[in-house]
Amino acid sequence: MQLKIACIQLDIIYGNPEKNKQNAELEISKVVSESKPDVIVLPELWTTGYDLTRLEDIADHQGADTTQFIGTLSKKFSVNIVAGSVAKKTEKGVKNTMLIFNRNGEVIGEYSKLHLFKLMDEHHYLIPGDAKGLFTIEGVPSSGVICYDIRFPEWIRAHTTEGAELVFVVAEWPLPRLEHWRALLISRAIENQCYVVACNRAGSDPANVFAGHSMIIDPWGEIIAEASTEPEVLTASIDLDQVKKVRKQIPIFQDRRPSFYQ
Ligand SMILES: NC(=O)CCC(=O)C(=O)O
Repeated sequence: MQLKIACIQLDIIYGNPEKNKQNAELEISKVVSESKPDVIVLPELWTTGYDLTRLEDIADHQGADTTQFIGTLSKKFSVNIVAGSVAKKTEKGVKNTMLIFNRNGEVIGEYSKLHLFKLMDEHHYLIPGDAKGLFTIEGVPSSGVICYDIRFPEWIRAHTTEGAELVFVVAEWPLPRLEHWRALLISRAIENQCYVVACNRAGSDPANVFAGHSMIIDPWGEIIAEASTEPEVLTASIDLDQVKKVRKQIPIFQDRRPSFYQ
């Protein structure tokens, strides 16, 4: 089974959800008409950026605005959208939350970032999620994780041992750690024998320059496509049969000895 993926590596405008939504809509409609992807992916916190001190004003109450906005676009263009993440205001606090939509505009998955990144002050303004990000997209068992989460191999493994064959990573990963980004993503793909589709942002904010370099990596660890540091749309077709082939050739999921790992 083949899926055509498009990662929209946006330059996010700091603290301006309306402008970011306009830009996202423009890019989504362009990539749909030019490439007809099956799945579109957006970056982390794509509506607000890391304008954390203003979340009280700009976070999305219960994710309602994003659900309405992306739900309408995914239905209009009949495309699945892994809608990066947004600052979702809940009764307990604001979460960094990924929402996933199918071609009918329905929410088919939700995941809130489990590991908050202290170096970018997330722990002062956000509360962590408490559940896995498993969902099925076009019949493919998949998962979603957010940026810093990729430094925790056991977290990705917790998803692949439950069947995920396609792991979506959405990020605002800064340029000084570009080589960590690349090495961690390739490692997660090799060790889990899964596709990794990683959508980072481009551009900068008052505190960081971001790395871009969105990547699509196959279950053997080969990079199928990699973006530059500039805003761009990265597209590639992936063949999900490869997951079974690699898992058959080197059967790590059968050979694991989890009783020794604690
Ligand atoms: N937004 C993030 O979680 C950034 C994570 C990061 O930069 C890292 O080095 O880890």
